[in-house]
Amino acid sequence: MTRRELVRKVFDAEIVDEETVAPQCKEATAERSPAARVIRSAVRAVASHEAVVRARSVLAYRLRKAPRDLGRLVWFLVRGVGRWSGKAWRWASYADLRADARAARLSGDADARRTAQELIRADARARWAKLGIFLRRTVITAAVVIVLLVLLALLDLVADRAEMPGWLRAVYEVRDAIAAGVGVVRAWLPWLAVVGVIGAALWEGRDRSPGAGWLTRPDRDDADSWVDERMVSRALAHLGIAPLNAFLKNGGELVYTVAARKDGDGTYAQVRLPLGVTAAMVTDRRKVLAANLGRAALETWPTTGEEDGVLDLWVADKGTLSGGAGDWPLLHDGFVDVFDGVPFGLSQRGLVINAPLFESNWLVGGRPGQGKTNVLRVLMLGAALDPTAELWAYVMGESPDFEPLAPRLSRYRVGMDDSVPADAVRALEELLKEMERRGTVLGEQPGQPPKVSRRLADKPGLGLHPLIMSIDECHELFQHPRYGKQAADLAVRLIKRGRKYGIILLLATQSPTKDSIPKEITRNISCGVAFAVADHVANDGLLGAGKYRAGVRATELRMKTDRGTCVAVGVSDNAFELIRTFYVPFEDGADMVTPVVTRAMAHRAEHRPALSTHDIPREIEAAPVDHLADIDRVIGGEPRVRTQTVLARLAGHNPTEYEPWTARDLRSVLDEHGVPPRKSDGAMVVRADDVAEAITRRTDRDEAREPSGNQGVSPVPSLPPAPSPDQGEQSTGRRTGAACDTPEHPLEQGSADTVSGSLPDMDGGGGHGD
Ligand SMILES: Nc1ncnc2c1ncn2[C@@H]1O[C@H](COP(=O)(O)OP(=O)(O)OP(=O)(O)O)[C@@H](O)[C@H]1O
Repeated sequence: MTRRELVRKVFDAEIVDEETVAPQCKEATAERSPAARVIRSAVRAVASHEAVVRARSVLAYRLRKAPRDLGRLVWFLVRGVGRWSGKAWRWASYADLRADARAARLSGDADARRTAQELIRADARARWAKLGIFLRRTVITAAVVIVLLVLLALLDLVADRAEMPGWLRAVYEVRDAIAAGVGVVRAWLPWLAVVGVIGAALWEGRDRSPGAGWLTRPDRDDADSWVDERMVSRALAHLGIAPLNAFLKNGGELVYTVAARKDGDGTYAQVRLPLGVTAAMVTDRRKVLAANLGRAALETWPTTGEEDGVLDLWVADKGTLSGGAGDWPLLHDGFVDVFDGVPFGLSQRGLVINAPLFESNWLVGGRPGQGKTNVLRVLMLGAALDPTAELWAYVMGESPDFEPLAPRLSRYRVGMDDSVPADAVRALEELLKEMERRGTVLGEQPGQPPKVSRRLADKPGLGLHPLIMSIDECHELFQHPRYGKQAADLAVRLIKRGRKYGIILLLATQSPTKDSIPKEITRNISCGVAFAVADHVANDGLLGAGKYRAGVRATELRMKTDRGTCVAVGVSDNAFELIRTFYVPFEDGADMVTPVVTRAMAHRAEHRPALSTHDIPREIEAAPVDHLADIDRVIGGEPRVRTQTVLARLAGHNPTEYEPWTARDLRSVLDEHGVPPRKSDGAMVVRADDVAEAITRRTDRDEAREPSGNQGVSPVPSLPPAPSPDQGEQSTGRRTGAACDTPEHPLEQGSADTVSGSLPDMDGGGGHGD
């Protein structure tokens, strides 16, 4: 063992006695006397007053700029005198008219030339005539004034002022005051004249580009990084846009329909562009504009305004966009009304964006790992805090992202096998039927309201509560060889018509191309969210056609660096928002989602008494498995398929339901529907025609049973209560155990004892809780 040597610390100090300390203490006490304290706090209060702070920073700013301002003033003076000289010369030499005459001569237009020469002569005559009139009026006015003054002087000599009438005395007083004023001013007159001339020359020579620098109010520390109209004009003048350059070169001034003003964490201005220039020309040169303004491209957002000739420009304060959005406002407390929206991020202006959910469908996209799933989860998590919302989640891949939400999800499927898209399609079908039912219910309400409202959503037994279905990695569904087309058709119909009925689709994808997401979806979606995307195709696929051209570009977002930041349209009244999304972690052992879900569940349970007075709207039950339809689906149009193959395909399609099936089970279902046993090449087969006929027979039979005039779909309570495939045990395509184990979860029920007309039981004691 090594021996360590102890080294003692040495302190450098001095020994003090009472005599040394006493005077210091006294000073300190004097300083801390009440009067001193009052004065000091008053000074501090004044110094911290907003107006004083602003005045101080303005003063500091002006002092910093003083040398440059002085140089500018001298230049204005010289330029003013130059402009006067030019004007005087043009006036004296009829330069404008002569130029017209010269142009007419060059173009061989004799008439125009004669007219211009006559105008010069007429103008010359008019000038002399005007001069004569002016001189005559001056002489007459001077003569009248002199006569009046002489008369007043004479009268003053002969009469006593005290005996004069009041009005005459007032006239004398005015005369004396004017005389005294002239006496005083006469001494200053030369100086005043000089100052006046200099002021006028400065004014004449001023910079005519809008937004004079000294009118800006530098009340921020980063005064040098400000953007004002002058900077914007200068930046625009150096974009290399020929018509704009010509306009500015000829002395044109840009019109600022909205002067540069602070807007959130940046500056906003709106410019009406001159003839021949469109906002798209500017947005195409965004990078140069950003460089001209001393900003990163991501911080510079030129977009087309209400018209093509109007440029909306928002420029971020330097570096403000690099900070995150901070904590989700509902992380620790608070609840949501889906009709008011869910907070999901901070806009470029630093405002919380409340994502509209009601009457909206969402398409979220971007490159991998940029924050799409997080957005979907935050939206679902927010909706979970509305006790009336019913939530369904489908994840087309193996991912635990929605796992903590499971207790609050009424339907939850996750996985990569075919059963997940199959269930998603079934869910979409059911939503479509539900949409029709809701349409019928709305039509029966007094006044036939056009859409679901909060009041209607809360109304007893109507079943018009918000119903939100999210599909993560939805391209996997829409590109699925078997279910893709059907899923796309159903989703399009829902997106087009479901909004009014409180049915909301949230879609997220890595791959927003025209092959992966049906065009009709991208066209009809109301809220588009784009994280970093590779090109303008993906950009416009998510945000809408023409957005890239208009300058709304998620292509500017950088992978990784701008993770969590997205460009969104339709989420506010603005043309677009650059949003730093809130992040609710669920990774690497950190789980802040579960506490929110627990709170949501407790809130739902807590509100049961209050809600029960309104009769909580019933959630949709999962439809029963339709064996015949499933057999038809797995046959997939082939003329005949071997029985063993049908069984294997059924097991792949819905393992929960069909994995235990044997050939006998299949035979009994086929027998039940009158499908005869067939043999082909020595093997038992199922013929597509036989199954199709059986389905037709069944449909005819069902229709014959229904009373005539039956409109639409049966209301929810009469839906068959048998369990759906996603209600049982899970194999490959799984619904998490959490969802199944939760007593409140409706999926756990779903047996025939789920009585139609009974209320959802929030305690999980039976009925339709969630
Ligand atoms: N708003 C955010 N703020 C900070 N970090 C975030 C934010 N959103 C996402 N992230 C980070 O990015 C990672 C990926 O997020 P997420 O899984 O939501 O991305 P994704 O786009 O859905 O990815 P994939 O395409 O692979 O599914 C998260 O694990 C998290 O670390």
